[in-house]
Amino acid sequence: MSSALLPYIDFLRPSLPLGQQQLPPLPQTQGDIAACLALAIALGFWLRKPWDLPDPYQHVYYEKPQLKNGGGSGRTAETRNIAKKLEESSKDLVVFWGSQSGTAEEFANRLARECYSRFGLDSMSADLSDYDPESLSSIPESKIAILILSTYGEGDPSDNAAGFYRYLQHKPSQSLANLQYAAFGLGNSNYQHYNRVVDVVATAIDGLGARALMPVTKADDADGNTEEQFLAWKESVLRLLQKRLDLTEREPVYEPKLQVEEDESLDIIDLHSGEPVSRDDNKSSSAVVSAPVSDAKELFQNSSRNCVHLDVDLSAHPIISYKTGDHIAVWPVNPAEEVDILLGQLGLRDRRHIPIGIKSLDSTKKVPVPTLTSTEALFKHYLEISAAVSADTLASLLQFAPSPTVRSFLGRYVKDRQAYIQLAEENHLTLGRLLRMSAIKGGLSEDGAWANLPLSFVVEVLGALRPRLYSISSSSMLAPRKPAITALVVEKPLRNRPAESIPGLASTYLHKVSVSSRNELCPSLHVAIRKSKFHPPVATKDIIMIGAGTGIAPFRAFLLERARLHAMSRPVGRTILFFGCRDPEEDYIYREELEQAVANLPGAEIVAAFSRIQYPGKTGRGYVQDAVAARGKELSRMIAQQEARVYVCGRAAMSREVAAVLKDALKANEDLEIENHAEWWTSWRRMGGFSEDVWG
Ligand SMILES: Cc1cc2nc3c(=O)[nH]c(=O)nc-3n(C[C@H](O)[C@H](O)[C@H](O)COP(=O)(O)O)c2cc1C
Repeated sequence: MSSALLPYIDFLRPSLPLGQQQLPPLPQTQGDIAACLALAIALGFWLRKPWDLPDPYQHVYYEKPQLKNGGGSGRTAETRNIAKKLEESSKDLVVFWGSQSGTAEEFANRLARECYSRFGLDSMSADLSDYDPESLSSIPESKIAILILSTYGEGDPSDNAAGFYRYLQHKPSQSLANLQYAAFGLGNSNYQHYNRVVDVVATAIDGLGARALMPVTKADDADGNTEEQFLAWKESVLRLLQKRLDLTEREPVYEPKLQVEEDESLDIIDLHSGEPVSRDDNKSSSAVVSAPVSDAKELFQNSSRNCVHLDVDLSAHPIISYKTGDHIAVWPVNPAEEVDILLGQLGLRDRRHIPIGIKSLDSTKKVPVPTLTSTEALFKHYLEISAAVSADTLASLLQFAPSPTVRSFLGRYVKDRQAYIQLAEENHLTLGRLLRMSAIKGGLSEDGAWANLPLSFVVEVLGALRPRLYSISSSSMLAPRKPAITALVVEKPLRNRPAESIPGLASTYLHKVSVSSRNELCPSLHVAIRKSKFHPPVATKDIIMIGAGTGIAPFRAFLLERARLHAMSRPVGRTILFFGCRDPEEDYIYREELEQAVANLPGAEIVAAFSRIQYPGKTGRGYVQDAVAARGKELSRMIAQQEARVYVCGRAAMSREVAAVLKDALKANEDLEIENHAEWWTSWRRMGGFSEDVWG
């Protein structure tokens, strides 16, 4: 074993459950040593490309015996045949979800839960990757399938829907004539391929004979109304099912699908106490590891806002690598205050460390979090307790209201949608805070007002904490073991209470970690590397990079890398970076470093646009797309005649405007002799001329 791995193994040992520490015995004799040497040489050849292989130590760290039996990720479905699963579990309806960041998954769970609680219709939600797509053809006519699908990347399916999507694109021969379905798409019209996945899927299954029970409905996140659109669609689906299946609506009834039990006999050392269990089985993600933050700094000056830079040290994980332009997933930790409020309301403050086991009572329901654990770890590390409570969850709390006054307080927001919206805009409406607010309104000010709310209900409605993705801001050539994160610390002001705001969970956590690191407390993060398609072109190509705010993150890496290649006497093409921020004195991040790189790289320049600076002779604002427009003629020539590649990073709306500006510039430049601009643009994009790394 290489000595470089030894500190890592030492680091792992304390976290192993007792009885799991089975390191191999050391070689005793010369024969043993020779055999080990021969084995090591053979392994050396086999492992010529260690970065292509899974981390061999990963399972040692994360696999706990409880996980094998349905706990934790709960990844294994007993059968991959959905028709069989519906039959065995006596379900009448399946809500399939394809989700990248959790919204579609949450919606599917909510719809399936409500079908049962309001109408007694036995329903299940299903991860598309858990079932063979061929098995859809055996779903009998008496059952109904619902599809909730988000679009990601550049019009791509989520990772968990990719297999199903590929299957449909290969034009299968199966008939879906028995399949009755309804579909809901999640997308954002700022993206070029708006809600493409649900459209492609619906067209494909219609082509195979499936029957749509209602028109495909789409939610547009660009308006920020996805939740509202889902609620409206959900009501129409429920009404349709009620009519079609002759269902009677009833007062919502909660039937637990999970069982959460305290077990004081368990040893604390056996518990999951914070390490995440990645549910991402896909090849585009590395294992999740705990990695120290080796350096951290504040990037804003003279500002009330914060933006942090953190270097994550992967030296202890030699198998994990990244490429310039990749993403890093970070598992945040819920704030202690939020954990404490929820524990208090549930009357669990004194029992927070007692071991709990969670098991599924329904073969279609996965345990969404690691088990065994403790209530404190559950709230701190494994559940989305800091997110706003949905109107559906608020409604389902009524049945557990500890007093008639509390019930009528909550009931008002169930009956009056506008009142709920106002409540959510004026308050940080986490579950814990909502419980506390309602208890106080009902005159129940002591802890434990909601002690009768089952913990299984809390686990079911909150859902598992998801990692947050950041574009890596370091170059894998310059810092191969230290991917960097650049994070703007997000705060959403409350309506009518401007002095108060809702802190962004992950960015506030990263800010805290950066402060600890600057105070030399050596904090660690749980991270994984996610492959992206946003990699720089070969250095000889001309590149036009366009980023606003923290959208500059990957371009810092691209630019520093090109400057280094030039210093190594490699040929480097023209390099232009357009950067937009508010004010050079406030949020022009990495300025010195970038200006220095440009000074050392012939043919490189930075074009900065400041939105809060009054430009002489202009009417105020200067956004990055305005700066691009001002250089339109030159850029269109670089793109069409010199094959320059364009890269955009930042908000999707900004990227859409940049694309519009470039299209206009290409049209306006008569020297280019492009005949059909729309066709030219599409094929140029398809060939990788315009790459995006955008969000929201
Ligand atoms: C990186 C990224 C890429 C996206 N790409 C698209 C896209 O190509 N087309 C689209 O309509 N929506 C796109 N969206 C919007 C998502 O579909 C939308 O936010 C959705 O609500 C996410 O659902 P999910 O959490 O279930 O994955 C994208 C969002 C992100 C963050």
